[in-house]
Amino acid sequence: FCSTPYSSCCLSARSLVSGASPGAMPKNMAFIIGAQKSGTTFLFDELIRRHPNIRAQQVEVDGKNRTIKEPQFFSFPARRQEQFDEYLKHFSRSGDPQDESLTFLDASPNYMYYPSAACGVATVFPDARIIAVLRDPVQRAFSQWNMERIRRDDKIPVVQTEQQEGIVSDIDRTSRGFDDMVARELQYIRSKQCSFEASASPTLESSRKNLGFFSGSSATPEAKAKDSNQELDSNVWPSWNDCFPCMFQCGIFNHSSSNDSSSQLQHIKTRELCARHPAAGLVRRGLYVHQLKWWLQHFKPEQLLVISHKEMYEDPDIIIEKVMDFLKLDPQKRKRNKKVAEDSGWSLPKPKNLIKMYSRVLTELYQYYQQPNKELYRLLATLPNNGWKNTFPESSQD
Ligand SMILES: Nc1ncnc2c1ncn2[C@@H]1O[C@H](COP(=O)(O)OS(=O)(=O)O)[C@@H](OP(=O)(O)O)[C@H]1O
Repeated sequence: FCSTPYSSCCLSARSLVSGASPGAMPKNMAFIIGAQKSGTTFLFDELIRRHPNIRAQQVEVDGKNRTIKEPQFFSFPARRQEQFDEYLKHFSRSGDPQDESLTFLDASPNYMYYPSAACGVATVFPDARIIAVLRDPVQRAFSQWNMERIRRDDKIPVVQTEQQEGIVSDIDRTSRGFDDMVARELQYIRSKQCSFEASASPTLESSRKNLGFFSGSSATPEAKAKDSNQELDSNVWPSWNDCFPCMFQCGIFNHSSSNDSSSQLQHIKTRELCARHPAAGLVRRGLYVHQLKWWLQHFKPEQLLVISHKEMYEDPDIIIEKVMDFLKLDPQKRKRNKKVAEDSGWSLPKPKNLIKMYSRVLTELYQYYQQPNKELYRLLATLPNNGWKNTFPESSQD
């Protein structure tokens, strides 16, 4: 897997496993990989609260133990051994990693979006169970933008690590309008033939050439024939990793101790890419089908559970039970009929006039996502653990 020029990046996790002390590697790992702003905090909180065998990282802050939802270790492939040892150590503070009855949970919603995370997790924890919560991508984008707007308005600094890693570009920090950010991002991904739109109708070959990262790859004759028939088969699209390797390239070579000139060259190329890269990904984070296909290149379908944000919102008990079944958590120990904790999850206020103000771009986004959503439903229908039969709304009125 990971047969791209960036495979060294994907596989950089391999040595971590041999470097780690065998007793420190958890027997059971589970990941909530996203999507960001889809209720991942709520799901994490409830799982921890409702089952004693779900364990998360614990760190000591001011003499008190704090549970960490988002370790983010696999968000960046600058994976040095001491960082990995620390990642494991924080899990072992909550339980014996060798205890087979325990499942250790990392709920970092960026993972679904960053191609390198799939590679890293698969390399280090090939038997992991993966959970994705999916929300109407338009509402998701708006929620993300709203969060970033409030952070800026409140002058809450952008998460420090993101700044250090160069993930947050100047564009993100200076541009405040939802419409402006969406327009910039659409322009960027269209210029890369990575908007995954029918109108772009790329052949795999032309997409890859356009991306500028590849040599020698070409579409199969079958794929080309399909493409010329305008048939929307996602085989003609580049993979998520082909399109957005920059997502995990930004900043990583800053940590590299390597002196070899090829990695320094890559570093320079990467920095150029990142400078032009509107990184918040309001639009891209909603292209779930392409992200999940990438994850499914690394994990067997039975290792993935996809759940609906809407169903989780409407009937949390059923969904949490479904997740606990998937994680094979002892039914005897489940705390059933427990009321959802009032402080579970979190929400930020969205003034109504903003939704009205951005109604045009919201409509545009609903149209934009129609095709990828259809592809998503087709993909979900093939999954053994598709916990979900709904469809997303197709307009703000739905
Ligand atoms: N029970 C339940 N079910 C479904 N959704 C819920 C639930 N509780 C909270 N929320 C909504 O989830 C949004 C925050 O998502 P995340 O926790 O994934 O955010 S984050 O990625 O960790 O920042 C956030 O969405 P917005 O309010 O639109 O911003 C929360 O309202």
